[in-house]
Amino acid sequence: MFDLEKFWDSFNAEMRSEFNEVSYNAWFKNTKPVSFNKDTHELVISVQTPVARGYWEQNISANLIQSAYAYAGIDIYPVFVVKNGSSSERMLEPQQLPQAKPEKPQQPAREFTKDLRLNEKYTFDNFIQGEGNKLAAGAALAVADNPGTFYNPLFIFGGVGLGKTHLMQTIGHQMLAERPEAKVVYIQSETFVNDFINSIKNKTQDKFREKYRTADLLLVDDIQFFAKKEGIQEEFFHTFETLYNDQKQIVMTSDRLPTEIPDLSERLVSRFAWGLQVEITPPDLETRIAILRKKAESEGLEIDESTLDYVASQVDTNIRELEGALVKVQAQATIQKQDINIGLARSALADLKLVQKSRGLQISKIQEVVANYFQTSVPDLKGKKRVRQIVIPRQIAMYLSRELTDASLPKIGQEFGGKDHTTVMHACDKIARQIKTDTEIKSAVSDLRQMLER
Ligand SMILES: Nc1ncnc2c1ncn2[C@@H]1O[C@H](COP(=O)(O)OP(=O)(O)OP(=O)(O)O)[C@@H](O)[C@H]1O
Repeated sequence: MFDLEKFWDSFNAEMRSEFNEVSYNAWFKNTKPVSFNKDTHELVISVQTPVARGYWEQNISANLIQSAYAYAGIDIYPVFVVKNGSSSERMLEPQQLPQAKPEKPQQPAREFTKDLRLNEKYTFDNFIQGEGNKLAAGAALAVADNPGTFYNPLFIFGGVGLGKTHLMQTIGHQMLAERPEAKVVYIQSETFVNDFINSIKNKTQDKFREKYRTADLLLVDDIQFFAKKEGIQEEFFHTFETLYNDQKQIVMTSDRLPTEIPDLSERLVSRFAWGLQVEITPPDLETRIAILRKKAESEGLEIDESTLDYVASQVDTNIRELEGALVKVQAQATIQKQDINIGLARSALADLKLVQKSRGLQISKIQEVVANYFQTSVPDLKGKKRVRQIVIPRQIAMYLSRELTDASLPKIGQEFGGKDHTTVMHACDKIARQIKTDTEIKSAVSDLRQMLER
């Protein structure tokens, strides 16, 4: 008699020693045997996500079959069902069958990894999983376990500050942990653009190609910046082809699907769909609390549950802003030499409420304040002049209109002299990016915000 439960326990014990803890937890913890048909020998197994099903079919089934044979001398036929599989999951199934696992040639250590700048905090252990990101997290793990074969390319998309970069970098960390000599290249898409332009200027295209086309793992962040850049897309296409044909893993992030990136060439759109496209959606309250708890722990902060709950309920979309809220509370506690509690959190985060209030702002008001600040005029902001002194204020005004009002992209375009919504989108993306890298833009935006929220 085949005792399913006992067999499952023994199989799990066997697998626990083969997989590292992160992988074991991801693939085995929520996977349960459902039934065994003694006539057909079908063993039905319930897994949590389509990604897990794919992973089991590709990577674990063979072990399971062997194990059952060793355990009870029988041939079994595993059948996987996805528990709670909902049709609303915005994940596209891989459009290609996974290929055979490639040989892993030993490579000498390269200079390249030296200037690699993966954020050391962006590890899997620091990544909290919840409803909004669990498919993406599963896919990242699958890719980390089987780079170049399983989901290639992996395309992670979703809104601002939802953990796309963090998750993408976990794959780099995992690969380096297993193969320290591996060549992992992490870049923001703008770096690719700049490197490419410089390589043409300096006649160093060979070096450029060597840099990108010999990676074992290429991580490209915010690929939506390739929009409308034909030459760059052409170059990236060849990089992609080379890596893909060599079965090297490519991972990309974007704030939208490839089909929604303006003027992305057809061949890139189709190639980006060869692997898996998976979305990260905003975290629910429970996940936000868990993220804050983890962050508080790592900073050695003592915060009670009700305060964590309060802070998490104040920021409901962007995790970067959520972390910022905790930093504010922490700063207030330090300044006032007080322990952190709800009262203190409430006063520290009072200005977040202002942001909510400012949603009643008019775009015309934003244009007026921005024009004043940069000593230009509202008609210029609405006009077509392409000089830098006007383009930057115009883009900042569009960005602030997007951030501080509920107006849609087309509506904002209309208010700026009838511009197309893609122009607004580009402006918002550009300013959002520059805020991170350009201190002048950052402080201008922050001054203007304060003026508008007063
Ligand atoms: N699930 C998570 N668990 C823990 N921290 C997270 C999680 N998701 C995001 N974060 C943290 O939130 C911050 C923002 O994440 P990240 O930069 O990866 O977002 P993003 O989606 O790439 O943003 P952008 O669209 O601006 O590029 C980071 O500090 C990251 O560590």
